[in-house]
Amino acid sequence: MSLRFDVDAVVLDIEGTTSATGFVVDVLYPYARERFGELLAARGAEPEVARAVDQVRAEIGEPGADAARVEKVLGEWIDEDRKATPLKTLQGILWAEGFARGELVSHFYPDVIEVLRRWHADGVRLYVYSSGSVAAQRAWFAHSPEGDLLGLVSGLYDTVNAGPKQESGSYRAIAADTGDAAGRLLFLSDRPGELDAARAAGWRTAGVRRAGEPYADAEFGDHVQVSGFSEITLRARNSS
Ligand SMILES: CSCCC(=O)C(=O)COP(=O)(O)O
Ligand SMILES: [Mg+2]
Repeated sequence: MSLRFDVDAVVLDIEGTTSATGFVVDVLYPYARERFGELLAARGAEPEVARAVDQVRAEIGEPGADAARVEKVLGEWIDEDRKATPLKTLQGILWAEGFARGELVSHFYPDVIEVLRRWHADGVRLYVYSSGSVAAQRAWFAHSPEGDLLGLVSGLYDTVNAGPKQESGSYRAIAADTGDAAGRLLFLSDRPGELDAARAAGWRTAGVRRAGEPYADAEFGDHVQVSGFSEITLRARNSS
């Protein structure tokens, strides 16, 4: 299957789309889980940590939850792969530090980096929209197996600066920020619910169904579908 889109920018989901869910679950999640206790105990007064802990307490309806209880809840959310904003904030703090120390290197499917470089060279702007925090996304692209890819990326969006991924308002907010007309933006994701929300905001969409990913057998309705990025050709307005 080969698909061509006339768009000015592409917005990328990470987990299941550019990168393997298995890597996130098997490498990143344990890395954070093992460090939550120390983060909460030693750095609980840091504003970003304190705010996230308060958000966990609010979400579970336990304003007095102590650090041990919060750590337990974070572990349960990891087990569910729940995309809760405070979990993602706290994971992002730990991962960014792990990437900076050289303890983590991100994962991209073999087709992805080459295609991202081609789209960028062809004048298509690249953005990221992930449940992973902006701090985590920045570290992820800065510490890839092929080095720092941040130069390819024009902007990063998460559930804090854009909103929930299954709500169309988030995609409207991103379009307002990039300055693109909705119909000139393409969203690539592994989750049909996210594609539905992007389409409701007027975006172009393509479902990425990679073998072995949790949503590979999901119902994608009439979203066009690919099994990898090499099946997609993008043409920006200013392409030669
Ligand atoms: C570098 S982000 C790490 C992955 C992650 O925590 C996540 O939640 C990704 O979800 P996505 O929205 O990209 O499917
Ligand atoms: Mg995803």
